[in-house]
Amino acid sequence: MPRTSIATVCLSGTLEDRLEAAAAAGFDAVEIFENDLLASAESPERIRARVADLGLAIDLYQPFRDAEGAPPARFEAVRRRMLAKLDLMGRLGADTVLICSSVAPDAIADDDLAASQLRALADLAAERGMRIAYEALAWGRHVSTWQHSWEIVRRADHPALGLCLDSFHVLSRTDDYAGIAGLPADRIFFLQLADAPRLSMDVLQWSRHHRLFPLQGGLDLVGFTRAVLAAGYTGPLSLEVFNDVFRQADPHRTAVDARRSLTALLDATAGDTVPAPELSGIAFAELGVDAQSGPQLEALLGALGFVHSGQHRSKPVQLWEQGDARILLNSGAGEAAIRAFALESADPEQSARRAEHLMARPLPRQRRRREAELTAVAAPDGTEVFFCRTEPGAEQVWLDDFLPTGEPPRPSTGITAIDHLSLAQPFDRFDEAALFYRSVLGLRDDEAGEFAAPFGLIRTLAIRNDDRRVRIALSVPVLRRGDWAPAVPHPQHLTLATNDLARTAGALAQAGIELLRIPGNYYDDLEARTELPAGLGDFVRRAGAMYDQDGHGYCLQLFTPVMGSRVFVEVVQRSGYRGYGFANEPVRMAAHRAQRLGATVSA
Ligand SMILES: O=C(O)c1ccc(O)c(O)c1
Ligand SMILES: [Mg+2]
Repeated sequence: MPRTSIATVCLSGTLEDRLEAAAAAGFDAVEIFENDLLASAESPERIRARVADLGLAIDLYQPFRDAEGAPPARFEAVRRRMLAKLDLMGRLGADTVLICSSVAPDAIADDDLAASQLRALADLAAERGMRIAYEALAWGRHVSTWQHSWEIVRRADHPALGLCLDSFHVLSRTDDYAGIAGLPADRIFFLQLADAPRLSMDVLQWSRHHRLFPLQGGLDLVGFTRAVLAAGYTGPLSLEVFNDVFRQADPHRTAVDARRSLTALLDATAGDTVPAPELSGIAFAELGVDAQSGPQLEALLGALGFVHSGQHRSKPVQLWEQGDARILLNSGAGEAAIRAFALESADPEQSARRAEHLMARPLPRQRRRREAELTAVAAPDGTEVFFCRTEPGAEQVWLDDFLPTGEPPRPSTGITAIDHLSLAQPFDRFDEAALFYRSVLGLRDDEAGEFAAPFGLIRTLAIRNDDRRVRIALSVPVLRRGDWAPAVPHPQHLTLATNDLARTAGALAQAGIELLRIPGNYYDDLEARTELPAGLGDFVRRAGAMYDQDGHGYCLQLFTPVMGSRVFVEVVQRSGYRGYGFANEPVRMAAHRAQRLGATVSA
């Protein structure tokens, strides 16, 4: 692994908090952002000592603004400021300072003037054994491209003056970065990495509020990093992310997320060091249940045709099965909706190694004799992710941990498998969760959406494996909920696949299971905007189902009310359809809300 570094500006808290978090996540170094230093109560000497104690180094001090192209009368003040900062760096033990391209209104557009001024500043740095990295801000007044910053560094021709390349400034403006691979390696002093979603907005606002860690956004970080490494750059890979959410999140978690992104980026750039084995399905989902949701879920699963086929040897966990759908109800771990799930892996051990390589927290297993050793890691939201092989004859068969109950089979109601899991994420952990599931499990992005729920905007991202047998839909409130929103958590849900939704609906009705009531307004609109397949219109309304279509087909969905406080079940019949029903989510969420309040819904 090359040397890794993170800018203090990526993290939240006091400077001390940020340094500790960076060290704990395994970074080699930090960039000290000037504002974070100014706000610190500690002297530069104490900060330097703390950095050393933590096993870190300060690889960059930044930013130094509005230096080059200054009118000669102002340049004397620039020199004076630089001398003060070089002294400060001496006290901090930092040897590289970043000058970002000037945004000063009085800056002069003259490359020779800029080069000669930077050369003069580089002399001051060199006298102290220090150096200057010059960065083109995408919104610089006269210098805003990497090519232009290189032209000035080239003209200045000073050994203590080189480039700082920042992926955001380069990629936000251009796809023309291939030429970076041809730069002389000893002229690239520093590399800053940041991704961002593709937004069309003012580039300064975009940069200051929406940057993300590599592979969390839509910029070509892989191509860019390859180009810089191809130039022969061997300095630190440093993350510099300005992000409103990260600024108020737990810095320890953000630092781990950051480190994971660098590992994933290097794997993507140079080839996976620990490839993800093929996944072939969801082996089981485990729901945490309490005194209220337990009986409700048992009644639901029974009505759906599941059989309570096993009881765990050592834990209060029931196994319910139908077709390839396996659900565990765990009454010993508190109510936590979907507390765990297991994926069928071609090589569970290797899946776990991959997860640990990407800094997933391994879960200690309390295993009794004769129980299968399941490898498991914790996802960022605490969900336990197991890797297993369910096929009979496999070495470790987790199903053997369950003693058969002898309960006789029930007639199928059409349920065949778990279709997907919908995991609600804490509002400040969405990008982390997306990168975690995507990189650890080797899944790809499928469908993303954003819609208005009753108490705020919800963002969703579905990810899947190649053959769609593993699908996970993440959702998150875009902002932290306000005081006005009810104190109930954003629910998670489990979606079961049926090959005959009418039959499944009939079985539920016969068992007297209450379904989510969908308002008549929904069906009026559905019929107005959609040519429903013959016979379906009446059925959808009568059954209380929802309908969606995409370029591949259509789907029918049924929803239960929220059980306990956090979980509900969806049943879906896919007829070629590849989506996740996101279009129905606003109405579905409002219906759940109404049902929780006990409101009447007009049919
Ligand atoms: O937003 C800024 O001003 C700013 C400052 C320093 C950087 O390295 C940068 O990429 C942006
Ligand atoms: Mg930068």
